[in-house]
Amino acid sequence: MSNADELKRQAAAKALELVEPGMRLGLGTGSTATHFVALLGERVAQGLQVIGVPTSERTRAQAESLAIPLADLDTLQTLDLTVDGTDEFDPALRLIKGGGGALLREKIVAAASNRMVVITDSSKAVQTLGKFPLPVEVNRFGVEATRHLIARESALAGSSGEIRLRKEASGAPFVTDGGHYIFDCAFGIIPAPEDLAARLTAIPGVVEHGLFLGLASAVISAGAQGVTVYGSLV
Ligand SMILES: O=C(CO)[C@H](O)[C@H](O)COP(=O)(O)O
Repeated sequence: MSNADELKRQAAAKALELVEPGMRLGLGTGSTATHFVALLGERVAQGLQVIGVPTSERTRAQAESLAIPLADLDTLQTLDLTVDGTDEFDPALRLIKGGGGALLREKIVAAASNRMVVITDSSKAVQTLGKFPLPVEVNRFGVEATRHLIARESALAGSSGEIRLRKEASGAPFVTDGGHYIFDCAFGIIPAPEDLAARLTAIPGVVEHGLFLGLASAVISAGAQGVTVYGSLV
């Protein structure tokens, strides 16, 4: 296991301590969340009873392979805890997510949860969001008009930069689990995340954006100095 992977696993192990029998859990997406699901699978194999809601088809496949009982939000409606990774977090626990393309379901699941705990290695900590290109999920209809509006509204919020359509290695556009495209917005710095979020949400072609504001109650960050918890785990 690489050093970065080892740190991700340490953060995942710390989050696993929050899991109690009977909990309804949101299961995140990405290489860090994969560690959490793997560790949860070990506990389930030992008899822990929980029910999970996956945030992507990828996570669903992993959870099913580990025999973790799954449900959907139509059945459960609210969850006790969601554990997910992040692409960036700032000192106010604001996040950029969506590097793995699952931001829409991740945000729906996080919003349905009493607590969202983020697990990460310390390389994702930033003072100001925006170094990681902001993913914006868009409807395929009118995609170039939507790109134009994203550029205009982002500039009004003080953010500008290249807005790239995410592509597969084959060159075909990346398509999300929900059947949408993603624009990766290389803003470099996002001086007003709340303003930008409101402006993006108001664009009809924008399905959801990767700014997770006021959703994370804690960030568990593993680094060379050990595991640091920002926010509250209770
Ligand atoms: O938002 C995400 C997927 O949409 C992931 O949580 C984010 O990209 C972090 O991934 P990783 O743990 O692989 O670094």
